[in-house]
Amino acid sequence: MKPVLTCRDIKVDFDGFYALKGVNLNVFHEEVRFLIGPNGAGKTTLLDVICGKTRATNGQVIFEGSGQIDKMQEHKIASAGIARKFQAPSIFPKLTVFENLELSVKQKKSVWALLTAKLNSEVKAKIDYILEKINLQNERNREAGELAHGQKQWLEIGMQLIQEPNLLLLDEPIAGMSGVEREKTGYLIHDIAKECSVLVVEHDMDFVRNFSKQVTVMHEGAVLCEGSMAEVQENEQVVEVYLGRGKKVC
Ligand SMILES: Nc1ncnc2c1ncn2[C@@H]1O[C@H](COP(=O)(O)OP(=O)(O)OP(=O)(O)O)[C@@H](O)[C@H]1O
Repeated sequence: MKPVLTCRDIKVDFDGFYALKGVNLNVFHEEVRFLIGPNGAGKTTLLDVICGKTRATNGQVIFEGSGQIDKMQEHKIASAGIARKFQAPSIFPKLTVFENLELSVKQKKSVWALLTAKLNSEVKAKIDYILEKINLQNERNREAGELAHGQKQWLEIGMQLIQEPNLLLLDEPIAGMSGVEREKTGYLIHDIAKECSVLVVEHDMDFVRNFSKQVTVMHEGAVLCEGSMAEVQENEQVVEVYLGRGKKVC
């Protein structure tokens, strides 16, 4: 199977400190890949390199359909089909849920196309589709600022999905969520993966255990191991890394 994303020997040097020391990673179609590892392992830095926020000192990022993307500007990488949901909120609280999604629809190049009713109905259908996916169809006319915490997070995910990415990067998507919201988010992520691969950085091991198939463990700027959660939990190095820092992986 051909990967949708390949990271090859990625190194990042922050003024002499190597946050990434040669990371290799493949993410495949229809995959939800979890990226775990203790604080400072380099998980966020890797997402930053993939979306173009941070430049790799060495290595290549290859994205299906676009070739090598690590020299491309951030907005070009986004246009190529890599979406990133940051932890910091990006919704417009005074606009409705519908309006937030409308603003996020990819701007079409042709002004004429923008003016046609056909496009408007297409856009509406697309927003309806996303609203259903993120389970906010009954909140479409509510101001986004009034939504519950979990619903705001789903709206933000929807604002990324509406741009039809091929890869979605999520950084701790369930932070601050209730148990029910966490579970819904887990199912949402798997639903998204039917159309768009998902790479998730997550610290919550219960969540990873419940919703992961393939997990990549990072430590000190490198990939320690990959496998199912059951497999990585058995890995002695992984146990040592987590227990050595007073954290449990199981
Ligand atoms: N801009 C920067 N300049 C210097 N060092 C940095 C910079 N960004 C990150 N680092 C360092 O790089 C290392 C990796 O950080 P990173 O945030 O990628 O880890 P992480 O695995 O995402 O950690 P956490 O789980 O705590 O978010 C850390 O030691 C961090 O202090």
